[in-house]
Amino acid sequence: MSAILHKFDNAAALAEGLADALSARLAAAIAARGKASIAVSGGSTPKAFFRALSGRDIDWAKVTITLVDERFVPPESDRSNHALVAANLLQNNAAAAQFVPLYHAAATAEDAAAIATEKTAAIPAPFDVVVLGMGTDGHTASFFPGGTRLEEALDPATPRGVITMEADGAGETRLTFTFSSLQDAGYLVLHIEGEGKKEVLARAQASGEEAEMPIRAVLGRAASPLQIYWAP
Ligand SMILES: O=C1O[C@H](COP(=O)(O)O)[C@@H](O)[C@H](O)[C@H]1O
Repeated sequence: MSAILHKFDNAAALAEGLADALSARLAAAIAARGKASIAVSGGSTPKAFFRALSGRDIDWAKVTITLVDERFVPPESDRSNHALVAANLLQNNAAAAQFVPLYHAAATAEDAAAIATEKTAAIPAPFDVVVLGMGTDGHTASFFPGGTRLEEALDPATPRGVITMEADGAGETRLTFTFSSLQDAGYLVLHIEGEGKKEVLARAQASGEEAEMPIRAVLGRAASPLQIYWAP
């Protein structure tokens, strides 16, 4: 696996540059196959990029959007990644896109993950675009250090789909696509901002265990080159 660094002067320039790159990828997929797919992350980082992407002029009715990971909370929760995407990405031109949520109002998170696996299986694999984030603990998606199902989530033999994850740093039970679902995206992005996360990434790129910093699985084993988008 190789990593390619795309460095920007500030967060606003990154948001526009990433929106340009991804809208071009989605448009190319639509031109080639008549449809396109993108899985995005939650957290605090992607809001400006979501707003920029939502205004890009592509045939959004042919785009399916889903999440890399989600909390087991309903979309009414301010902790919901679905809510973040609805408020910032499924707006403007992108309001025409189809959104496939990971959260489902099931009795257990395991039941919700099973439903999410079934519903997202309708999206052709691999995803055209995957946008990962990274926490300062080195987690990506909901691959948390110490996560209850971390080994299973990172195992390349674990099939594509959504599984649950619990971890001390995670808050709510999480729903996350497995590593095998994400690592072969047509365009695999890691979107991080700030000097702190740059230092975390440098530590992850040094040798060490995947279990300590799960982003290492993507850095070390993803089939697709990792496109790192960073701004101070
Ligand atoms: O827990 C999560 O955090 C990461 C990073 O979030 P940020 O607030 O530091 O941007 C995110 O990639 C992931 O989707 C989310 O569930």
